[in-house]
Amino acid sequence: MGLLVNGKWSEKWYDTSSSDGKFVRSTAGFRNWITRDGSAGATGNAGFKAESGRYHLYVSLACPWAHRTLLFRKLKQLSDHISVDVVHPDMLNDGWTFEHRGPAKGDSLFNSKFLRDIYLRVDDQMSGRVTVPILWDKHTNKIVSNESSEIIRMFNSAFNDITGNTDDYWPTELHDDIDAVNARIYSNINNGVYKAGFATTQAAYDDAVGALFETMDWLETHLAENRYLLGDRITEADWRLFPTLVRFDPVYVLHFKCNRNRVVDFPNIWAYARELYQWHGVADTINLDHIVRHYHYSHETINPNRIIPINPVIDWNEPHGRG
Ligand SMILES: N[C@@H](CCC(=O)N[C@@H](CS)C(=O)NCC(=O)O)C(=O)O
Repeated sequence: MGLLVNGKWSEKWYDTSSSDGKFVRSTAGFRNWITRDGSAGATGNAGFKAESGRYHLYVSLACPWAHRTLLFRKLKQLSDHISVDVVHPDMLNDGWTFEHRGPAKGDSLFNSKFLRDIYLRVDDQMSGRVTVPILWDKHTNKIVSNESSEIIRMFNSAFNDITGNTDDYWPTELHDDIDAVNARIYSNINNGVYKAGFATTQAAYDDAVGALFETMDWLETHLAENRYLLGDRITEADWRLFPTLVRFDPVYVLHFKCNRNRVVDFPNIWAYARELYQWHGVADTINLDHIVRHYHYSHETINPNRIIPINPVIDWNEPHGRG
């Protein structure tokens, strides 16, 4: 674990000393947008036109944020148009690496050793965290974006003319409602599990785990009446929640001490999660070996002996009975 400081790698764990033991996620630095015609998007520079074969994703199969981008690549039939490389699940002193393990087969573009080498290609004096996902432009050799919430919005529509897939997970009339539910779920669930797991004071943990299960209780009630977060239409908000639900019982319950209940203990959340899992192509985006290995092996402060627990037995293919 570490970060780049003026182009040099510095080994450091997250610093919670200046935030009362609370984990604070830093903001992503590359915020350009791929658009249909190459015009500028909501932030960043113009020049990233949607084209088949031009873009590449660097992901970790363990990472819930990177998982969103793989989900949208599948849902929007982009697999033949956007290539992918997977990093090794162990994130140790050198951060993410291109060592091999199962679907992690190295960096197919540059044969780099470390993920930081990709960032250093665009800025050899870069300072900041070396995170996945990265959306890379093979034409200009630039990073388009390293912010998953924006990458999925590009994937939702920018390539529609190329794929012919016009499914819309970010419909205009639901923008405000989706943003509102995303904000709650991001803070209390997606990032909430990290806030609980990386807390270094009892108070910070109590706050995070309290908000997490309060929101899980709300979700359980909400999903009794609604098939999806926004009613009967599946949207981006559902696909942003799903990666956290996948990791909840195998990792967050034990490793991040999110153990008041498991997902399988909430009948509505569990059936909803299975419905999403059983969606065409979604199971292919999940690799439990990388997920379970990454967290338990990488986070030395939480699990110093790096013992990998057995997996709970979970039948994701059990019929979901919804709709
Ligand atoms: N804002 C980013 C966050 C990505 C992120 O935090 N990724 C984690 C993996 S789950 C990472 O690469 N962490 C390495 C680090 O913080 O040094 C996004 O959503 O795309």
